[in-house]
Amino acid sequence: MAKIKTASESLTIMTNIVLPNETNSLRNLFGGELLAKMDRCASISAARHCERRVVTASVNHVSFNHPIPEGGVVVLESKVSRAFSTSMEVYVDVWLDDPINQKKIHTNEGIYTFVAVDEFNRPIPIPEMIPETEEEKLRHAAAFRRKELSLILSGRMKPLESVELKKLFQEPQPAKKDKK
Ligand SMILES: CCCCCCCCCCCCCCCC(=O)SCCNC(=O)CCNC(=O)[C@H](O)C(C)(C)COP(=O)(O)OP(=O)(O)OC[C@H]1O[C@@H](n2cnc3c(N)ncnc32)[C@H](O)[C@@H]1OP(=O)(O)O
Repeated sequence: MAKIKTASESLTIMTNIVLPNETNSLRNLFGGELLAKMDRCASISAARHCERRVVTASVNHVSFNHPIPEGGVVVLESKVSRAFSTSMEVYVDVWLDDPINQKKIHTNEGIYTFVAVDEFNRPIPIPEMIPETEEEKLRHAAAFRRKELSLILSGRMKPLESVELKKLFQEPQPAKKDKK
């Protein structure tokens, strides 16, 4: 297995049309249906990265910025944004594609954590991930903070044990004066 992979090697794109049985009473795509689609897309990215079985460990963030109407063409794009030891963060971007007017609206994004597991569901090491584009580098840089926040929210880490996250809340230290 390659020890280092790029983000683009995990790129997964899923295109669907929204059917009536997936909509809410406003005839827009039901949020839970979208979450399931995002989880499927992200899990394939995670499995592509580590070439192993993966499980969803947490859904760290999901935003619903724009409704997706019945009959709409929904495009999901996911990539691993950072690989840790056995876990990895996967970013999912969702677009409403209007092929007739050639418009694409960014409707949602979601950030998931997956863990690679062996046949006994024990976490196993995964390859490193190298970001290449500017967006991949930004997402990679912020992923450690998000991991810490997710671990704190799930009760797996005490806030004072965090490294990167704690820095955000620390008062800037006054500049030291030169001694005469
Ligand atoms: C071959 C290629 C083909 C490609 C094409 C095929 C595609 C084929 C795709 C099929 C894809 C199926 C995808 C199913 C997706 C579900 O639906 S899975 C179902 C829902 N999820 C579950 O049931 C998981 C249940 N939970 C568990 O099994 C265990 O809690 C876990 C997640 C394995 C963790 O186990 P644990 O013993 O607590 O492990 P622990 O060592 O404490 O933590 C392991 C890592 O997870 C991290 N972690 C744990 N919890 C969290 C959290 N809440 N937040 C952040 N990180 C966390 C830890 O920090 C640690 O990270 P590292 O520092 O090692 O990187």
